Amino acid sequence: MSQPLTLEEFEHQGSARMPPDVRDYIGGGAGREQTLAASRAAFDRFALRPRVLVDVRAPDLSVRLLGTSLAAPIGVAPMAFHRLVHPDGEQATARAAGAAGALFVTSIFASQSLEDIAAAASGPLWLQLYWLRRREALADLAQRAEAAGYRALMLTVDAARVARRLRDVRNSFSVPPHIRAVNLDAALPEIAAYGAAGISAIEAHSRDQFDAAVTWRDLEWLTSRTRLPLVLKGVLTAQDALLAAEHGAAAVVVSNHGGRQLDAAVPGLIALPEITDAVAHRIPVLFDGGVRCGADAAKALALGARIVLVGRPVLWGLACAGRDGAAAVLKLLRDELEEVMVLSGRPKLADFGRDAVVEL
Ligand SMILES: Cc1cc2nc3c(=O)[nH]c(=O)nc-3n(C[C@H](O)[C@H](O)[C@H](O)COP(=O)(O)O)c2cc1C
Ligand SMILES: O=C(O)C(=O)c1ccccc1
Repeated sequence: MSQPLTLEEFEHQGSARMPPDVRDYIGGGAGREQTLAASRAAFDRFALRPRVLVDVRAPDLSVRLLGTSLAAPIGVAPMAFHRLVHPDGEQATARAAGAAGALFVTSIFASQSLEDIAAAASGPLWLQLYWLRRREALADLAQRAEAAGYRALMLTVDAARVARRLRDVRNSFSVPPHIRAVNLDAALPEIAAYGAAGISAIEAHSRDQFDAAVTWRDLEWLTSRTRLPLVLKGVLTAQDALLAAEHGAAAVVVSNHGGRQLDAAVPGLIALPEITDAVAHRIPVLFDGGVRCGADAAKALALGARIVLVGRPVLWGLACAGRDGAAAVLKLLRDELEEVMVLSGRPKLADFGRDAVVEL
């Protein structure tokens, strides 16, 4: 097979290597998958406005975020169980992120220990958390993350429980027993324990284990147990972005969870301007959902995102060729963004303001 030249080609080649139920779990969304489709389509509503006769010999993609330097405004979104697609798992993707100068966000449902991932990584790491009913598990993870050199915690707030994902229901999807959320303490039941015909084990597990009662007032409990900055992932309104800043969040991620949570939720790209207008002068705003080329990334940056996170494409690359495949995906996205900067006469990330895009 020829070397993929686009992220879509990585999708074709990577997905072809996955068992059908894993392909569906990764590629799918919630409900009727309206948000999954609309979030991709939203990029087509914007076009880039190139400037000309600018010295673009030295495009600069570097960025600082919460005190960390990144070589490119790109990160790997937190995703559960990388070993579903390759035995080298998160260690391989974390190495790939480091090679690309990108941020890596480890999921609370990682299939390797956060310490082992840190030992393999060569770049900055953050740890993503879901609010579990067993709060002490969160405090324990926060301590371990600090000790292992993680630089921030990212609390995902769009999942009081995992949504009904029809592909997973049809496939009775569960995680195979040899792939486990090894960072969760032994007192918590495995996702595989919830496997049964006609249900998604991930959804069933979350109904039992996630805390659906958490509110803004609880954030203080978490921030008081760690020195790490707390980033909130899954904010889609200016109101909540303001509440996040008021409650001490160090950043927010504008995200609809890749169309995997509230179906019919607003595409992140459409929500981004109101959120950056409300809070970008106080805290950095990150973006994820449907970024599939450098121009997509540029549009999100122009609408106010400091960096973009990319999810599924990294798993497609990992499925294709392990670490090298994931690294190739991130390098391709980085190189495409650099080309956009050169050809649009915007050699600095600061050149990507609202005037860099026009709404069609
Ligand atoms: C297979 C898979 C697993 C995911 N697991 C998590 C997770 O554990 N925690 C989380 O906050 N988000 C999770 N997400 C959502 C991603 O962090 C991200 O929001 C989304 O994938 C971005 O969209 P993209 O895949 O179109 O780039 C997951 C997404 C996928 C595809
Ligand atoms: O699949 C997901 O999107 C996700 O966020 C998740 C939630 C719980 C367990 C595993 C993954």
